[in-house]
Amino acid sequence: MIHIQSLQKKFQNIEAVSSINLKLEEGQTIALLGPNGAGKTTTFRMLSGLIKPTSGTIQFDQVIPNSDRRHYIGYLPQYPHFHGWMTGYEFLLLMGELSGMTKADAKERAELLLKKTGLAEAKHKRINGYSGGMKQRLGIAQAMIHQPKLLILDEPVSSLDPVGRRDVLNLLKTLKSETTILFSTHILSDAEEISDYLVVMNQGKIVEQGQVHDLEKKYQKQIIKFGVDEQPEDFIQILEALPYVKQVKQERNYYYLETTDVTATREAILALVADKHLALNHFSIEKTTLEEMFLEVIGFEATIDPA
Ligand SMILES: Nc1ncnc2c1ncn2[C@@H]1O[C@H](COP(=O)(O)OP(=O)(O)OP(=O)(O)O)[C@@H](O)[C@H]1O
Repeated sequence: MIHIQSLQKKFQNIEAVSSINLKLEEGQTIALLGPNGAGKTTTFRMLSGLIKPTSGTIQFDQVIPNSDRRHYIGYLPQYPHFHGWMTGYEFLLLMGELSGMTKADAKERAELLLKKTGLAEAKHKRINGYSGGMKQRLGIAQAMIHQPKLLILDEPVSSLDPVGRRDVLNLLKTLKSETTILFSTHILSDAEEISDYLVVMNQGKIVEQGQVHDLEKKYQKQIIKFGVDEQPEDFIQILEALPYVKQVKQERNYYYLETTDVTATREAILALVADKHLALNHFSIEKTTLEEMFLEVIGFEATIDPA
């Protein structure tokens, strides 16, 4: 659908996006993940034609008349601007007409989208009176008014309270079958919940990408966590020497063993505990989540240690 090659954007001496390559397939829901300043907004602004790349190309699989991407793309910026004195319905009509629709078509589409976004009852209320979640849903309706092939949403849920966030996430799930969605977030669980494909950016570069289930497989580690009341001498070295154990970490009285064979390591730990007459106060088998993958690929180091 869209093929991005060696795309770069510099602002004076800041390289906001540095030579990224990416293919977006039709029908996908793609999450662009990254910490603050990763280059997500800059990438979106280049894709939607709001700013020009310093170098590189963005190829669309369709010929876009007069290079006008507005018919092809619906865009919701991170901080959308609404005319607060207008009603939701009036605003959508205006946006529809501005995007070249006839008044009748804009009316029909506005009605449909107001229903879809759960705003039908509030359609004649002024936008100033809308909650944050309602405004965001109106923003999505506005971006969908002209039935774009690609919907780009910049951090659609990050400023919302839990209720608003849930509504918008549910709305995105219902829109998945209608259009290709590309959205940014720094919340991994949101990305996992609604997207099929993840792209992780950090410092202007794409540092990882793939189908959600492939990344889960790639990064999933098997961890055994256990706790004992007393720590025998050289215990960490003893644990590190157990077969299949790749890594041992200790946090207070808990030990975390990354292993390639959970059954064998579990047996070995239990034998060790019995042999050394230790009192076991915790034992569990855990799997790492994509959260750890995210932290690993962006090279995150905690500034504040919770211990
Ligand atoms: N117009 C601009 N002029 C100068 N620097 C800019 C401009 N826009 C973005 N930048 C810089 O480019 C880098 C990437 O910014 P961008 O807004 O694309 O990141 P982001 O991933 O969207 O971050 P956030 O999650 O905070 O929105 C940052 O260092 C930012 O300060």
